[in-house]
Amino acid sequence: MTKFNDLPSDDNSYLFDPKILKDINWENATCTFKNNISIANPGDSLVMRPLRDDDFHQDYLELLGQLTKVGKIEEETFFKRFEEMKECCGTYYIIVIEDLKNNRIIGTSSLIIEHKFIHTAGQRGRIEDVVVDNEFRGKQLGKLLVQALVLVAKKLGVYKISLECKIHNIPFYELFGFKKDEQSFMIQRFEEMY
Ligand SMILES: CC(=O)SCCNC(=O)CCNC(=O)[C@H](O)C(C)(C)COP(=O)(O)OP(=O)(O)OC[C@H]1O[C@@H](n2cnc3c(N)ncnc32)[C@H](O)[C@@H]1OP(=O)(O)O
Repeated sequence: MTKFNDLPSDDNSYLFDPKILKDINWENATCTFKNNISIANPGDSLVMRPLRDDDFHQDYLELLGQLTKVGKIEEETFFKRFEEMKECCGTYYIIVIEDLKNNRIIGTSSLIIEHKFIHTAGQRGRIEDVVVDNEFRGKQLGKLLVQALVLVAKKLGVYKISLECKIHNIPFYELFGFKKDEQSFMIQRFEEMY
């Protein structure tokens, strides 16, 4: 059982160095946490960490299935995508909360960093794929997952961070300082391809 503070920095199976999570400055957090919940202590037998290359076996994709269509993905495909993300060093920050009692991923959130020429070769962040398992909702875990990545993005020096969400989730994201923008968001779906 690996506790948050013991997550090894030299373990190559993580998508990114766990030290990035340990170094977050929580003084910059915009939301408050009840019941002494923290990144080092998300709850009994729960640990927050970067996605790992064997999380295919910890029901990571099943959890994403509570957010949207995932499709049929074999282990080989999962591993290949994981490796591709890892090679794009400094771009993908996917974090999970694992329930160590059942070896199941019960929460996840992703930060993607876009590397630009504009804004003095700046970077912008996007928060994606936030989901907490049905049975664990309302326990401050969604807040922990999003707050952690907002603070990682800030530390990385992004000039802005954005996300898309359903209207009923707007009050949730406002907790972290997100505001509804005046700009129109445009989309074209190609889902019939899948
Ligand atoms: C960018 C994207 O990925 S958008 C997709 C977001 N994901 C989903 O819609 C998937 C289904 N929903 C979920 O997985 C969860 O309900 C989440 C991720 C939205 C929230 O996670 P939870 O762990 O349940 O929330 P958590 O307990 O941390 O915090 C909830 C807090 O936000 C507030 N809140 C406001 N709006 C909402 C909302 N729509 N849903 C949940 N909480 C909300 C609650 O009142 C609570 O405040 P409090 O702590 O002061 O009491």
